Amino acid sequence: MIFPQGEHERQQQIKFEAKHIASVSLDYFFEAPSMADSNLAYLSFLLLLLLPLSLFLFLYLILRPRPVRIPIKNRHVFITGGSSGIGLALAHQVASEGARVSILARSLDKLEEAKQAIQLATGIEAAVFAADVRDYDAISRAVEKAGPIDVLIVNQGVFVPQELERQELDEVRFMLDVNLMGTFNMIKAALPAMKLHRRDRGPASIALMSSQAGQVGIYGYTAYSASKFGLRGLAEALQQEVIADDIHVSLIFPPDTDTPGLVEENKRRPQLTSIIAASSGVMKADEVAKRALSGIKSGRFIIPCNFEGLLLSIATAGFSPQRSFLMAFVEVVAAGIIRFVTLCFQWNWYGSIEKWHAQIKRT
Ligand SMILES: NC(=O)C1=CN([C@@H]2O[C@H](COP(=O)(O)OP(=O)(O)OC[C@H]3O[C@@H](n4cnc5c(N)ncnc54)[C@H](OP(=O)(O)O)[C@@H]3O)[C@@H](O)[C@H]2O)C=CC1
Ligand SMILES: CCCCCCCCCCCCCCCC(=O)[C@@H](N)CO
Repeated sequence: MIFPQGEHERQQQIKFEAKHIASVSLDYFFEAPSMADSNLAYLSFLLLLLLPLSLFLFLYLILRPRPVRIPIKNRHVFITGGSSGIGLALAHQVASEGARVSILARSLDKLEEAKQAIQLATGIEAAVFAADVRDYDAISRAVEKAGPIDVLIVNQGVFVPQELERQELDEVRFMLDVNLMGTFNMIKAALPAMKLHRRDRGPASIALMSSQAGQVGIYGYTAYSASKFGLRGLAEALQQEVIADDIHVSLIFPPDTDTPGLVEENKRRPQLTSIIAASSGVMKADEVAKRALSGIKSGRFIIPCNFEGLLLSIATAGFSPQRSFLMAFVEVVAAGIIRFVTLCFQWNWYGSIEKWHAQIKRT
């Protein structure tokens, strides 16, 4: 090809420029990597910071129901099963924080004893009501006599562990009746007066005593776990129904707790129940009451009582309401890894069950 004068130089010039551009961009990738690296590091740093921050902000904006504080001082706190164990410890604590306390249980003797102990320790005179939560009329009368309730703690509970195959249906029914049906009775009886003039009386609370065996099924607890899992369905649905009345529902999940009830239970607890339950430590009733009360005051829906309980709540967060955006954040971020941890626990538990059966065969 014959180029006119000057055209040749122009072509050379273009070739030169093309080469130059190519070498510069190659330089960019191969010969000057430090600049690319620092850009990349800067970008990932920004993402690493921005992603959690925006998740945080997002959760903060959308979480419902909103956070709430439930006052205890000068309020009427009604505690079922308040004559023994965790319920009694709760009665002591709310009395010492200046609440008006009512306790309900079956045995009047135990109630009177509890009343004296509370008066001695706090100077507060608790009102006592002898009634069985299975008897709706009896507890309706008690609630009416006690007057409108601000904080209702439904804590009564019975536990008779046994393999289902060896347990009489009467015992199954007994646990479901007292733990689950008794809780329905209590709430039905107390709710109308709790709603009355709520706006002038400040936010109210209904707290239900479940158990870690109400978050995960445990050997020997078919009936007990069913009754405590049932409370969760009740609580989740109820919270939606009473939120407009400024009533806030809490579920408390203690591990094994040193109480007269546990002493009785231990007399007949299957060995495997104890082995599996030992995955979470034993707590003092006072300690459980302290955690429970602080959870109620900050309007927590799920209230764990120890570290294992905290893990368990994250693992079983499911579809439950969450008012704390910090906890919501942890739940979202930890979901995968915590599922992994639960599978490791199952591996360990099923190992214990296998070992136990092998041992029985040998003897
Ligand atoms: N201790 C533990 O290891 C754990 C306990 N929990 C739960 O905590 C709650 C309290 O347990 P804890 O303190 O150990 O129990 P206790 O056995 O020490 O006390 C139970 C209380 O409930 C009352 N009660 C029992 N049945 C009835 C009834 N039918 N009607 C009215 N009151 C009743 C009892 O009084 P009376 O007998 O006079 O009626 C007593 O005041 C229960 O719901 C239990 O399931 C959860 C996890 C662990
Ligand atoms: C994600 C990791 C979780 C790890 C911890 C899991 C531990 C589960 C242990 C469950 C113990 C249940 C005790 C029930 C006590 C009770 O209710 C009876 N004493 C009757 O009152």
